[in-house]
Amino acid sequence: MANVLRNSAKFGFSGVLSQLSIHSRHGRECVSPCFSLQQRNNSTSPKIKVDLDSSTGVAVLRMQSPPVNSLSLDFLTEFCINLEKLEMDRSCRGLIITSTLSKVFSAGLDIMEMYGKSPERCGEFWKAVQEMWLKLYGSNMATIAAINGSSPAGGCLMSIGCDYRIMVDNPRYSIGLNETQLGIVAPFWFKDTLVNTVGNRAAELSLELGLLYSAPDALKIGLVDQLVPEDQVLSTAQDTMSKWLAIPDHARQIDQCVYIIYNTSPLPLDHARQMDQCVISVCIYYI
Ligand SMILES: CCCCCCCCCCC/C=C/C(=O)SCCNC(=O)CCNC(=O)[C@H](O)C(C)(C)COP(=O)(O)OP(=O)(O)OC[C@H]1O[C@@H](n2cnc3c(N)ncnc32)[C@H](O)[C@@H]1OP(=O)(O)O
Repeated sequence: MANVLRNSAKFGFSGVLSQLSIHSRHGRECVSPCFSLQQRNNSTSPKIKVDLDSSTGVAVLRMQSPPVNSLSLDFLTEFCINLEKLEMDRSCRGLIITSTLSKVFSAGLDIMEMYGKSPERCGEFWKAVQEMWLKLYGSNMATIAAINGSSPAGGCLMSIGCDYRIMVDNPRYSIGLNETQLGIVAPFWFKDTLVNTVGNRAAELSLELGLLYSAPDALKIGLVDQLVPEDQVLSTAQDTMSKWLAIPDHARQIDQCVYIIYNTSPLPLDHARQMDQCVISVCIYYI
């Protein structure tokens, strides 16, 4: 996938380059004058709510799909559309992702999407999962996950697809790529993203044993960057975001791009898709 990521390298770099030459996100002076006053651009859709504060350039994306914000095809489609809109909005430089549900950030991929569906539907679903990750991990915005509940499997992928993770300091909330415990296997690009977050050995143990970490343990291995009390998760994310946005966007973006290119498996896109297919087929065989 990292020629998924070489591709993302392509869109990343060209994105960065076009930003440098056409419309740097950094500096209020580059923002259209009609956005110079504090302005909220709100959009509400059934599963996701986005509030963009154009005066700070920070959007808060709230996942609001009860009971557990599972990543169904509909959810992922909405998520990607919202991300794309924000990505194209020059007044938006930072994105905070959080949940409106108590106790759950996201339960990961919707299990019902993986059961008894046609091959076409499965293909569409899987493409949407890949798309979500590509859009998030390759985003030009600074991204922070404000993890205010449990975040297993695909929920963890979404979190580690962000630049920074702040989790509520509650030992009952857990996070991790627990796929093997379910008898399925995390695709290699989940692995790459985890390795880039916690390092090789921790990722190896974590993936093979399908470990779910309590919030304090997740901090210990670097799976999250900071723990805060429940009522401070969003304000801390906002404060942290202002530090990220103090860095010129082009410098942060190029740095991130170089990091991703040198730290992900060098496979062509087709090969990556085939590998996903192979993993999925083997999982289906054993389920
Ligand atoms: C395309 C073909 C696929 C082929 C197969 C191979 C695929 C390989 C891919 C590998 C990558 C997979 C990534 C994933 O993300 S798999 C999903 C893994 N998710 C989990 O293991 C989370 C399971 N859920 C929980 O642990 C808990 O629900 C949670 C801690 C999140 C919340 O606990 P809480 O006690 O608050 O809530 P409940 O457990 O009572 O759940 C409430 C209701 O929500 C339903 N639920 C839970 N999780 C999911 C889910 N992932 N998808 C859909 N629905 C979910 C649960 O059943 C309850 O429903 P009911 O109230 O109706 O009983």
